[in-house]
Amino acid sequence: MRYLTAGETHGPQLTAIIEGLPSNLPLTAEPINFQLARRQKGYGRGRRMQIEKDEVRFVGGVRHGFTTGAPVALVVENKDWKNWTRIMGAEPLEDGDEAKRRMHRPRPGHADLNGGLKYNQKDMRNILERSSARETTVRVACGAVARELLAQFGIKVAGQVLRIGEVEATRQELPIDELIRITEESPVRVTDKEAEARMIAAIDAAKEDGDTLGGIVECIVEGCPVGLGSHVQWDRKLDGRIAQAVVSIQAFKGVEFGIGFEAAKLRGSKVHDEIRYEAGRGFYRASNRAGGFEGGMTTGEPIVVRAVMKPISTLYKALQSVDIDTKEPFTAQVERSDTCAVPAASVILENVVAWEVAQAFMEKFGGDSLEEIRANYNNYLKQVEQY
Ligand SMILES: Cc1cc2nc3c(=O)[nH]c(=O)nc-3n(C[C@H](O)[C@H](O)[C@H](O)COP(=O)(O)O)c2cc1C
Ligand SMILES: C=C(O[C@@H]1CC(C(=O)O)=C[C@@H](OP(=O)(O)O)[C@H]1O)C(=O)O
Repeated sequence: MRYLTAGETHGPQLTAIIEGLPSNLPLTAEPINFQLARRQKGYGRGRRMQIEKDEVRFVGGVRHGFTTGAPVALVVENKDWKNWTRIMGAEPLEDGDEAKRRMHRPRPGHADLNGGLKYNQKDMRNILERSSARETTVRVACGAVARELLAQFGIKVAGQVLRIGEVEATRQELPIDELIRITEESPVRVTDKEAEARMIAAIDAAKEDGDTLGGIVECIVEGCPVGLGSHVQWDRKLDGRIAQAVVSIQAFKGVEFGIGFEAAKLRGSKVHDEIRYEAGRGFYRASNRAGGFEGGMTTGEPIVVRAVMKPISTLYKALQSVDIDTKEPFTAQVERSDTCAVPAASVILENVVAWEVAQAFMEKFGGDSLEEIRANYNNYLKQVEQY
């Protein structure tokens, strides 16, 4: 199973094509729109999120609420497009447009300068348009489709924010449904009310100063069978694939599983999860410090992935940069921007991880219809039970 995305942040729409979904999967716009709305909600976003109301439209592969086995094509329209038709080249420019059109002062921390040099573009808007995290709308939509497949097999995904700037939230071990319910009610997606207030204050203070904030987000996947991914080849290790996908999210700079970087400080006896067996339950772990993986394969314990997002690079109190025309120092060109996108990014993380898990699920149980996959899955569970 794979997908590709296309589209610019100020273009007419974002597009994705998903290849390899089975037939007979119930699929409507509703659960996809639910994930798109969650991505738009987090505290700290700029004016753009007030303009957009993201909704998916299936344009291939779905009939009467079920997949057919054909590629699923989906689009999400940009409501902001109508304000950019001349600048994006769909209509002739008018007086005064030219100055707004060309982007020639690269922002430190964004893709502008590297992309401009690499693609030989003197208008770095051609880079900005595609590097923008607007692209995550359709990545979330693809992840949301993957979640529908996972849900058929009782696999659930949740996410939370653990840090924004200096403010750390207390991490509670909660049943996954409760974690989903509590974080959904929080504008910064935390379970810790006291930290919530301080996070909101920190975002407001950064905004006041023309500055931005990053943070740490976590995703939990519960209900995976043992053995998704494989130890036999580097590119089949599912933790490795998740790491690649996570660091590919705009502004994500690091990833860890389970206790992650903490493991460096501890002795092996405090790191590894002891193996137990109980009749009826089968093999299980006494703890889950590994975050659900050993040997690139799921252990059957929850997958726990944490990731760091750097602060947004477009600062209203701009950093110094160099104008590509004059080669003179300049304070970087200010584009409209978010102050903090960490809560929104926790939703992106969930859906990106869900995609990778679903892809590994399809590789293991792959079939052309949902019924075929279910038969393969049940057969495997029986084999594991009898091991
Ligand atoms: C949800 C989300 C919203 C973002 N919003 C902005 C923004 O408003 N302004 C900005 O400069 N960067 C924003 N970014 C980050 C940039 O897209 C990112 O830093 C840029 O593409 C360069 O990629 P890199 O940081 O991964 O190296 C956002 C990222 C995410 C995930
Ligand atoms: C549009 C989204 O995020 C955008 C990501 C982004 C960036 O540089 O990554 C810059 C901003 O774009 P604009 O300049 O149009 O306001 C964000 O709003 C979105 O998340 O849907």
